[in-house]
Amino acid sequence: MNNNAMGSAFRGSVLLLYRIFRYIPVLTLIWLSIPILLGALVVTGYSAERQLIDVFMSNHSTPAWGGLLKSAWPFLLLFTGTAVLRSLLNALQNVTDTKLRDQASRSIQSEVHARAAAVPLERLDQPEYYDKLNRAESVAGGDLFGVLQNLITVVRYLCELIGCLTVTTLCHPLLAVILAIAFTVSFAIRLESDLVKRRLNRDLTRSGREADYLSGMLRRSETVRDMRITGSMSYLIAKWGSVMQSSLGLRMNANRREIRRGMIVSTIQIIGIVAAMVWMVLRMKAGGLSAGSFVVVFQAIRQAYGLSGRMAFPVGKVYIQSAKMIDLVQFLKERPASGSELRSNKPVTLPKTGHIGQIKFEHVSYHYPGHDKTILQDIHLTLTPGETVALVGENGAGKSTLVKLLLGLYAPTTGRITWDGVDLQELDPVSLRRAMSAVFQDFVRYETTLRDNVGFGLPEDMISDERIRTAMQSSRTEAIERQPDGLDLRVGLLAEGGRELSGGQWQRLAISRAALRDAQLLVLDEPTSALDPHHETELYHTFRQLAKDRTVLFVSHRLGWARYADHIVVLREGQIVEEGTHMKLMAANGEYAAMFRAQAEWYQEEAGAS
Ligand SMILES: Nc1ncnc2c1ncn2[C@@H]1O[C@H](COP(=O)(O)OP(=O)(O)OP(=O)(O)O)[C@@H](O)[C@H]1O
Repeated sequence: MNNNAMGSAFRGSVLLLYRIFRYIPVLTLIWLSIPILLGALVVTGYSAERQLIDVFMSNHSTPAWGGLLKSAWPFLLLFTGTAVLRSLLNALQNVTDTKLRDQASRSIQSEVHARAAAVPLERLDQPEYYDKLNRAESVAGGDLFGVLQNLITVVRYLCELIGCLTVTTLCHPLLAVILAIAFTVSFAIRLESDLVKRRLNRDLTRSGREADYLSGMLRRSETVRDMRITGSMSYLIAKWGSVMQSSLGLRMNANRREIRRGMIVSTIQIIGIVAAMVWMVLRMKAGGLSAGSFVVVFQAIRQAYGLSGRMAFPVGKVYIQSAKMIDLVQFLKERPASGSELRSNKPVTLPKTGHIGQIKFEHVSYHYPGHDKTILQDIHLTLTPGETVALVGENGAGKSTLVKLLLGLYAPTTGRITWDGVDLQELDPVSLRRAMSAVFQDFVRYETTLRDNVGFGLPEDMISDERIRTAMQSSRTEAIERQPDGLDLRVGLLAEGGRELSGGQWQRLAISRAALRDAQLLVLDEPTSALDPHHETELYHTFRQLAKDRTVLFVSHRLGWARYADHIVVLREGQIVEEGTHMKLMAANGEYAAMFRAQAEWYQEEAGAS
């Protein structure tokens, strides 16, 4: 293990602990001070023991108990007090461990969620950021428990070691130096051996999987039949044997290495302890060391040796987990990149009701961060209040990207989108969200209750069941509710007894969610992709109802529906190539007319054939 790696493990631990301290300062301080106190108790325990031994040794020839007790009682009290306090602190350590891990995990997870909610969507769509988010989420949600457990164990062992070193220093600093050298060398060997063992286990798991696979092949009747025909049975048995042999070889090598290292560690420790004993015996003979000191130093050295073995495991774990800790802390430190951030300090609020705004794209271009390709180029488009606009074009033309810009989820790379003349980025985000409603082709399935599935459309309001039912009627989902649980019906398979819905039913719930919002702008991006033709037709009539008092932009590959729009916009390779009414575009005989005829012919041919 190199110094850099150890340094980064240390840095990761400190950064993580500092984060946790900021969330729950008092609990963190208590949690960290318990091992320190336990370390201090090592010193008081050994000191009391040393004094007791010395008192007994100096009084062992006196038969009177009274005199012995008189000189021993303060040390006896200190000795038992230390033992009682130690067990109390151990119990407290267990309680604070659980509490801290719980609270730290909850606080960090909430922060990870808050970061994910605040980050501009362009950033979230980048695979590298998405990976970071997933890793942070998995550490905060699960691994953090183990990380903190290992950290506190390391701190605790370190404090105990400091206690042992203090006891030997109090006797003589030279003894502490001997102990420190013997400890460091044996700990380093054990740690290295622990890391080698982990790597070996990883390799063995891999070859174990291969051996399992091969032995499975040799047992399954269909593979045995095939191998008998091809005569490959003996080849496979030999292959399985060689995999097993190489695993055994690896294991035997590891055992030999472990035995060699164990012997080196034992030799170093024996040399250390013998050197310390010789020195102590000489000092005792010269009258410079008491019997009590001899006994406790001997015990402290043995305890430190024990720690050198036990400490290797948690330190090895902290070392391995350091990369995860650093990832998590860096994720939490990262400021959301600018993008859909507000530019203005005084955002403009949109009027709540009674007015439908005019939306304009002015020279809008866009490319995804980290990608060179320009997806939208110099878009000029006006959405007149109350108009229904159909956006059509081939796959990959940029329709969904334009929709995301319109909804303020992405910010244009150049140009601007205005709402009644005000740049979207200067509008108050809350009032902007209120003015918009959307249904996407990749609609969300909330595996909770029916009420939530629709009510999440307006989470900040207290929505009455009546309004939820009305919204469900508009998407023809009211039948799902006719169950004993009504709106409390659990949908999806997450909850036991939950009712799974079809793709179309989920999509219709997403439409109810959008219908719940009394928004000025309704955006429908392939809103019927999961529906059967019957429900699709019904829903297009619903959309026409919904379109009455608002501006609607809908994206659809079904051009039969586009013909009913007030305005049709044709997008090709990120540019608007045609726009106008159905009649006008058909008369122009351009791209739209070609696409429309291609679809119409398909249906006519089918109708003719049947
Ligand atoms: N998150 C992203 N990062 C990088 N490129 C993207 C991203 N999302 C979409 N693109 C690219 O942008 C282009 C336009 O995609 P978009 O989804 O807007 O097209 P579309 O017209 O809606 O297509 P479809 O009809 O298939 O839904 C495509 O080339 C696509 O590969």
